[in-house]
Amino acid sequence: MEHAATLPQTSRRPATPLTGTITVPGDKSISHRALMFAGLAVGETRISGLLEGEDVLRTAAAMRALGATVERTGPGAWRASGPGIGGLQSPDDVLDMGNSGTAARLLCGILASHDIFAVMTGDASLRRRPMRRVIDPLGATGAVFAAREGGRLPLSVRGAAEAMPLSYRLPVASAQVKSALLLAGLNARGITEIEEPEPTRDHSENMLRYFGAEVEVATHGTGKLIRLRGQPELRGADVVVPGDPSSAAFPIVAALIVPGSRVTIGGVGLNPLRTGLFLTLREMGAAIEIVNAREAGGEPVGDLIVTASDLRAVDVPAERAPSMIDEYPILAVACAMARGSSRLRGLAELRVKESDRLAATLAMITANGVKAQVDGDDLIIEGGGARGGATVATHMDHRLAMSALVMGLATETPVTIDDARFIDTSFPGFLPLMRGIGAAIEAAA
Ligand SMILES: O=C(O)C1=C[C@@H](OP(=O)(O)O)[C@@H](O)[C@H](O)C1
Ligand SMILES: C=C(OP(=O)(O)O)C(=O)O
Repeated sequence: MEHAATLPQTSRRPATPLTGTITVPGDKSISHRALMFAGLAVGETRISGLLEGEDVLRTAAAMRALGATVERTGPGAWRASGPGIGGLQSPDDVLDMGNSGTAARLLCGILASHDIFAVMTGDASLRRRPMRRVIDPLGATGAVFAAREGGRLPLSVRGAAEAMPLSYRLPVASAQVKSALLLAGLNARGITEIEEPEPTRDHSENMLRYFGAEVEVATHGTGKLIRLRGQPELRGADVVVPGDPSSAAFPIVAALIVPGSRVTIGGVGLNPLRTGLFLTLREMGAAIEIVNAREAGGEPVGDLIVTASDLRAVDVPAERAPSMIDEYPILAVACAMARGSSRLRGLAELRVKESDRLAATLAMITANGVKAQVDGDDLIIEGGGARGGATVATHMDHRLAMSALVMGLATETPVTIDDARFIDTSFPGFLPLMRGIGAAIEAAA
C-alpha cells in the first residue's frame, strides 16, 4: 500500500498527561443503516455526521451499484435517495464489502427480497467470517444463496421475486442478523417476526420507524419480540449521526490509564444497548461524568468528561456482552492496568470478528507481559500493569490496532503494532486525534 514504511506505529508513555476536548467520528452502525434505509426510501435523506470510514464507504458504493443515488455534499454530509422498496437493480459487477461484516450481512437482507442477481465478496478477513447465520434464515424468503465452503464469501444471491415474510428466533445475539432479516422483511408481504433472546443494538428498529415503517417491539422473556409490517412506504428523512461510543472507548481508556489526564469527548451516542463498557469501567472505579445529556437524531447523546483513575478488577457477566461486544480488546487493556484479577465472561462471539479477537486480545496483552488466559469462553486477566516492548500482530483488525496503541501509553517500554492501516475502517483520523490530546504515538523506526 502507499506508505508502506509507516504502517507499523509505536506508542510510549507520554511525558505529560492527556488533555483536551475532542469529538469522535460518527457511529458506524447508524451510518451503515442511514445509507441503506435512505437508498430504499422514496425522497431525499440528508445525513450529517456520517462516519467516512472504509466500512461505511463500502455500503455507500454498494447502494450506488444497486441503483440508489448516494452523494457526498461536504465533510460528513451526505445526500441519498432510492427507488422505493423493491426498486433496486442488479449490480453490473461484484459487490466488494471490504472489511465490513455489517455491510455484508445487512446487504444480504436487502438482496434477498429483491428480484435481482448479485455476487458479493470482501477482503481476506471478511472472507473468513461466517455468513450462514444470515443466508440460512434468509433462504426462507425464497432467495437462493450459494456461498463458498463453510458459508464464506464470495457468495451469490438470486433474490426472491415475491419474498415470503420470515418468522425466526435468533440463535446468536447478533444485531447484524436481526437487521438483515428486518431488511428482507421490508419487501415481503406480511409480518416479519423476529425473536431475540438477548437484546442487541436497536438502531435498525429505531431508524425503520423514523423512516415510516411499522415496527412493534415487545418484551419477551429476557429478550424481545420484533414485528415488522412488510412493504411500507419508506420516506427519506434527515439523520444526525451521533459520535460512536465504540470509538470513544479508545480515548476514554487512554485518559483513564495515563496519570493526571482529563479529556472531554463531545456528542457521544449513549444508546443503552451500546454502553456496557461505560458501566463496566465505572464498576472498575473510572471517573466518567456524563454532562449535557440530550437527544440527537432519535438517539440519546451526551458529553463525557474522563479523568485518570485508579482502576480495580471487574467481573463482567456474559449477559452484558451484546452491549459492549466490540469493546473487549480495549477493556482488556484497562483490566491489565487495574488492580486485581478480572474475568470477562461469555466471549464466544469474539472468535468470529475481523480476527479471532479472543485469541488476538490474549496474545496482545500476554506478549506485553500481562498474565492472562482463556478459560472456555471467558478471558481472565491479572492486572497490575504491563511491561510492554512487543510488536502486536493486528490481523486486519482495527480494534486490536487501536487497543494496542492505547496500551503502550501506560506500559514500561513502548508497544508497536505491525499495521495501522485498518484503523481507517472505523476511526479515520485516530492517530492525529490521539496525538492532539498528547498521546505519544509515532511511526515505528
Ligand atoms: O449491527 C451492527 O451494526 C453491529 C453489530 C455487531 O456485530 P454482530 O451482530 O455480529 O454481533 C458489532 O460487532 C458490529 O461492529 C456492528
Ligand atoms: C465487528 C466489527 O465490525 P463488522 O462486524 O461490521 O466488521 C467492529 O467494528 O468491531
